[in-house]
Amino acid sequence: TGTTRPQRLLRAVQERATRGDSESVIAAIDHFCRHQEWAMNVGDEKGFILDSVVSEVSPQTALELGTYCGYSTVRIARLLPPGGHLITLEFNPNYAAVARQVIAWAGLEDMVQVVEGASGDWIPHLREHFGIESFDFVFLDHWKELYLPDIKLLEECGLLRKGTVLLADNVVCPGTPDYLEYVRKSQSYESHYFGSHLEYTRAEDGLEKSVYLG
Ligand SMILES: O=C(NCCNC(=O)c1cc(-c2ccc(F)cc2)cc(O)c1O)c1cc(O)ncn1
Ligand SMILES: [Mg+2]
Repeated sequence: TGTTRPQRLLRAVQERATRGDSESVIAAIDHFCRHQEWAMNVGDEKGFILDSVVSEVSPQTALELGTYCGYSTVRIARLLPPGGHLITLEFNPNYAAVARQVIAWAGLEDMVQVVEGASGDWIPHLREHFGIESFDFVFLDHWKELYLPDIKLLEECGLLRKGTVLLADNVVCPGTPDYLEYVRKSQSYESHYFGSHLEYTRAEDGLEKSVYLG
C-alpha cells in the first residue's frame, strides 16, 4: 500500500506550487524529479523546445497522447491562444486522476480535457465526441510502439490537415525507430530532429517535429 510516485508528485505540487500559477506547478514538478524522484515527464530541457514549438503553432486545437501526471499538459495549455483547447488521452486511470488534479492546481482545467482510455479506441471518435474538425498540433508521449499506428489512424480519420505539426518525445530514449523511419521517409511529412537529453539526466534523447503536408 502507501503512495504511488504520481501521488507523491501531486503532493509536491500541492505543497510547493501556488494555486493558479502554472509556472510554479512546472517548477515544483521539475524540483521533485531532480531532487526527490525521477519521473517520466518531458522535463525542463525538452520542455523548453516543446514551448517554442507550441508558441510557434499557437494551436486552436491540440491533442496530447499520453498525459501521465499532466506536466506537458500544463506546459502546452499555458501557451494556448484565446479559445484554444487541448485534449489529452491517458490509458492509465491512476495517472489520469493525478493529472486532473495537477492541471486544476495550475488553473488550466477550462482549456484541457483529460480523456481516459486507449488512444486507438478514442481517436476514431474524437470528431463526433468533441466536435473536432482537425488538429493544429499533436504531442506524442505515450507508449512508444503506439506512435506509428496512432498517426496512421489520425491520417485515416482525417484529423490531420495541411500544416498540422506533430511533436514526438523520446525518439532516441526509449526510442521510436519505426515512427522515425516513417515520418522521415514519407512524402507526406517534413521532419526535423531537436537533440536534447532524457528528462533530468545526461542521457541522449530528443524530439522529432514533423509537419503533415497532406
Ligand atoms: O508507460 C506508460 N505510459 C508512459 C509512456 N511514456 C514512457 O514510457 C516514457 C518512458 C521514459 C523512460 C526513459 C528511460 C527509462 F530508463 C525509463 C523510462 C521516458 C519518457 O519520457 C516516456 O514518455 C503507460 C503505462 C500504463 O500502465 N498505461 C499507459 N501508459
Ligand atoms: Mg516522454
